[in-house]
Amino acid sequence: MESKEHIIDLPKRVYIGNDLISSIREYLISLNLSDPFLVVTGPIVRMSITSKLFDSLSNFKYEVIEVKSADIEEVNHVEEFAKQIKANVIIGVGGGSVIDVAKYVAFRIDKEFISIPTAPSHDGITSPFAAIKGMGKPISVKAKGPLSIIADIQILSTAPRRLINAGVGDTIGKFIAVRDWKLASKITGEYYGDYTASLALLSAKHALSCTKLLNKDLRAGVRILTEALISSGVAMGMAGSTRPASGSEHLFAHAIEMLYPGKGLHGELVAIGTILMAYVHGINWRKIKKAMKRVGLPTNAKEVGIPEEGVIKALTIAHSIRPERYTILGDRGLSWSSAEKIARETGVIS
Ligand SMILES: NC(=O)C1=CN([C@@H]2O[C@H](COP(=O)(O)OP(=O)(O)OC[C@H]3O[C@@H](n4cnc5c(N)ncnc54)[C@H](OP(=O)(O)O)[C@@H]3O)[C@@H](O)[C@H]2O)C=CC1
Ligand SMILES: O=C(CO)COP(=O)(O)O
Ligand SMILES: [Zn+2]
Repeated sequence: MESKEHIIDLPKRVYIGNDLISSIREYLISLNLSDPFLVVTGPIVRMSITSKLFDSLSNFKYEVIEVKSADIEEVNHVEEFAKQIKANVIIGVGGGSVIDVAKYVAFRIDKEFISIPTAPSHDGITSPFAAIKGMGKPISVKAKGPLSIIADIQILSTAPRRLINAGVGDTIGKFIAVRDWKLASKITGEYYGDYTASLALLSAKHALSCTKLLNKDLRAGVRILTEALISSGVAMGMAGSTRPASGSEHLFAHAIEMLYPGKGLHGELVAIGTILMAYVHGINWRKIKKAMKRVGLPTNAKEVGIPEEGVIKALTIAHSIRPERYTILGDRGLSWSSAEKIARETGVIS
C-alpha cells in the first residue's frame, strides 16, 4: 500500500557562482539564520580556503571544529561541541566526508545545515543522506538536507584534479543506478519514479559530456559538473532515498571500501564499478571507459592499488551489502568465475 504522505527534502536556496565565499554573511542574513554557528571543516580546507569565510563571519558568534573522517566517533564529538556552544546552524565546509558529518550532526540535533562544498567530488552536496562509518554498513543513512548550498566555482575549480574527476565518476554512475532501479521495478514491483530517474540520468549525461570540457576550460567544466552533482542530490531528495543515485556500481564501490578501507576516492571506485556494471547491463561500457580515461580517472584495479583478486571478491559480495535494494546483481550475486570474466573483459584486471 502507498504511504499517506511522501516528504520531499529540497534546498531552499542554491548560490552558485564565483567568489561567493566572501558574501556568506549576507547569505546567512537573507536566510534569517541566527548565530551561534558551528563551522565543520577539515584540516587541509581550513588551512587553504576558510580565511575569507571567517572574515565574512566576523560579526557573528561562531566556532570552528575540524574532522578528519566521516565516522561515528567524529559525529559524536561534533554533536557534543555543537550542543555545548548552543549552535543554531551547522555549516559544512569541505569534501564529502566533512559535509556528511555536518549534515548528520544537524539531523541529530535538529538544526539547519548549510552546505559549502570545496570539491565537486560527490553528490552528497545536496542529498539528505550521509555515509557515516561505524554504523554497521558502508551505505548512507538519513540526514538533514541543506537549507542552502553555496557553491563557489572559483574554489571548486581549484580542488585537486583527482577530486574533480571523482565527481565525474560518482555522477556517471547514475547511468547504472537508474537502470538498476527500472529493472527492480519490473522484477520486484518496487516504485520507479520516472521524473526522479530522468533527473539522475540527466546528471550522468552532463557529467559524461563535461569530460571533454574539463580538459579545455576547467572552470566551465566544473560549473556543469557541480550543477549535475546538485541535481543528482535533488533527485535523491525527491525520491526520499539514494535509489536514483546508487545501484550496483555503488555496491561494488562499497564492497571495495569494506575490503580495502582508504583505497581510492568514492567517485573513483564508483567509476570502476560503472564500467563493470555497464558490461553486465549490456550497455556501451567502452564509451564510458573512454570518457573516464579522457579526464584521467582510474579504470583498473592497479591504478587504485587494489589487488586483482580484491576486485573479483568485491564483485561476488556486492549484492549482499544492501539486499533490500534489487539490482542487476540479483539475489545470488556473481559467481567467482563470472566476476573474473567481467573484470578481465572490461580491463579492470589484466
Ligand atoms: N551523502 C551522500 O549522499 C554522499 C556521500 N558521499 C561520501 O563522500 C565521501 C567522499 O567525499 P570526497 O570529497 O571524495 O572525499 P573526502 O571528503 O573523504 O576527502 C576529500 C579530501 O580532499 C580535501 N579537499 C577538499 N576540498 C579541497 C580543496 N578545494 N583543495 C584541496 N583539498 C581539498 C579534503 O581536505 P580536508 O582534510 O580538509 O577535509 C580531504 O582531505 C565518502 O565518504 C562518500 O561516502 C559520496 C556521495 C554521496
Ligand atoms: O554515494 C551515494 C550517491 O552518490 C549514496 O549512496 P549509498 O546510499 O549507496 O551510500
Ligand atoms: Zn556516490
